[in-house]
Parts: sequence; C-alpha cells; structure tokens
Amino acid sequence: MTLIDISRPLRSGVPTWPGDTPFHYEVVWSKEQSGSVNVGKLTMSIHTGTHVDAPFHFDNEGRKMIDLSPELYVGLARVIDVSGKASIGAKDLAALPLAGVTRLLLRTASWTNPDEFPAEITYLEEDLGPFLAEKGIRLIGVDVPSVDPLDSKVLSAHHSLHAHDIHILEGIDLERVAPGDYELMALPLPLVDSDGSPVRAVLRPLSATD
Ligand SMILES: N[C@@H](CC(=O)c1ccccc1NC=O)C(=O)O
Ligand SMILES: [Zn+2]
Ligand SMILES: [Zn+2]
Repeated sequence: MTLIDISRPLRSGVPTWPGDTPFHYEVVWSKEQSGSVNVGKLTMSIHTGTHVDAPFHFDNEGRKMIDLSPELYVGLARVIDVSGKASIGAKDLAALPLAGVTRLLLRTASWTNPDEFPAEITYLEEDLGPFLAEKGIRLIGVDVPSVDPLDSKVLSAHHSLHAHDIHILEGIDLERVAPGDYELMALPLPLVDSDGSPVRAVLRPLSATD
C-alpha cells in the first residue's frame, strides 16, 4: 500500500514545549536479563510530535481521549497550502472550494527547523471555528505544535474549534506533501484519562489502488 508518512519521528531529543517532559525510551528489561525479550519503557508528553488534542487539554470539563470517536481520524482529507502567512483566518480560506471536505490539513510551512521547537508559528484565528463548521469540517490538522500562538494562554483557536465540534490534529509533517485530496489515517490510542494522544499519521493518495 502506498502511504505517505506525515508523522514526526519520536526519538531522544525530539523538540518539546519548553519545560515539558522530555521524550525518553529505554529498554528496562533486556533480552539477556529476561532470557527471552527486550521490554521498553516510554516517557513523553502527549503534546510532543504528531498528536491529537482531546477537549480536556484546555477544558477541565472536556471529553477525554477515550470519549472521541476514532472515525474522526480516518477518512478523506484535503491538504491545502497556506504558507507565508502570520495567521490564518476565515478571510484566507473564503475563496477555496471546501464543499464536501470534512478533514482539512493546513500546510503552513512555518516550523522550519524540525530539530528545534519553533520560536514562532503560523496560528489560526478565532473566526475559523464558525467558518469551518459552516463548511462541514470536523477535523483540522496543522504542521505546527499548536493551532494557537505559542505564547497564548487564552487559546482562542482551540476553544473556538472545540465550540464548533472540530477536532484538532497537531504537529503533522507536510513538508513533502502536495496539496490535494487523500485518505488520512491518524488513530489515537485509547487512553482513558488523557488530554490527547500521540498518533501515527499517514496519507494514502486517492489514486493508489494497492
Ligand atoms: N496547546 C498546546 C500545548 C501547550 O500549550 C502546552 C503543552 C505542553 C506544555 C505546556 C503547554 N502550554 C503552556 O502554556 C497543544 O495543544 O499542543
Ligand atoms: Zn496538543
Ligand atoms: Zn493544541
């Protein structure tokens, strides 16, 4: 099957939010010790690399990861290029044909060095919640660590999207992806109490028959 991997590799030193839990993997029970298998242990923040947010991330009363339907994260998605802008609002998407699109992935190209946490990113404006909902969009994906400005505490875009039942996929890598329509697969883990989940996000070109 032809798949384009749009996930950021998870390895020691992968950029995290300043002050957040560093990514760490280690074998805690080696094949020599156990006599049969290597057994790993993983420590990481939910918001490192390619991940989805659950509403509980920014709303104490919000739904947790287990409460969100996996169906949102699999299906037809449109990739559009919105690079070169400081922010994206309804005015920037108004001229685009979005009829029938339920998952929209924005290529901002504003995370220029994937080995470092960005200093500044293209962020989403508050008016995208109502605008995208009116178009029938249920999931928005971005190639940056957040849909809001990195220093935002009010998280207007997160709240506006959530208020309109639009789910959030962050940290995808669209560097080598051409704009167009694909099948997205970005399933979160069934984490019962979690504010989100890391995902392996892939795109399948619609023309692929294998
Ligand atoms: N809103 C961001 C995460 C975020 O804001 C954050 C993640 C980890 C540690 C601190 C964070 N924000 C601090 O103000 C996100 O949705 O991934
Ligand atoms: Zn997040
Ligand atoms: Zn977020």
